[in-house]
Amino acid sequence: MNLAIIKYNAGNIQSVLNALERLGAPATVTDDAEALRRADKVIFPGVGEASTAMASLRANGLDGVLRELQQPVLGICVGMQLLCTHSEEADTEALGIIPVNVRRFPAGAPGEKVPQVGWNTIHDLRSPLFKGLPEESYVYNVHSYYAEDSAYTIARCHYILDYAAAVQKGNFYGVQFHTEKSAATGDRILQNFLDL
Ligand SMILES: NC(=O)CC[C@H](N)C(=O)O
Repeated sequence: MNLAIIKYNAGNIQSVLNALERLGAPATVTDDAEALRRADKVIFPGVGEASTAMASLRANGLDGVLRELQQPVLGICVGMQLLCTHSEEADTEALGIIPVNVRRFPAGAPGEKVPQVGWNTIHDLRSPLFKGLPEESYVYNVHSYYAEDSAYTIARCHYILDYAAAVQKGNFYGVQFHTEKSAATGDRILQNFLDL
């Protein structure tokens, strides 16, 4: 399988690569439009601030390339947030591929600090992306912003409020949590994505 990871100015590319290597699925990290179009699957990772990540995509013309991809695409963390319409983080106009807004967590109870950092469970799993995983599977999170629940939600999570842990529209999938840091559950989700 020809697997591409979008190269732009955002973190966690190396840890996604390592996770894929564990699964025996080596990937190419590239910002070349033709290579991205030709790939069987594309992973859009991300750790960082939404407006900076979006600016980096635009500077390389990758926003247009991304919107037109036809094969399965998986956005992770900021990658997922940028597939959406808008993020409250620095009032960022995102790619608008999945019509969902990304908002900042309100202040929570004393035990619920923002950002959410650590393990939490996901539920209402309804996508082949979660094949073989039980409800309340644990995944690893680091974020202050979340995608609002909508008709595009394919998994939910509760932290301060209910939000979309994963979204999908057509060939575009996004997960808020870090598959590459979610141990066996994360590996299973990545493998399921490769199997789509
Ligand atoms: N881990 C991250 O990169 C966080 C992504 C985004 N800035 C958020 O806080 O939601």
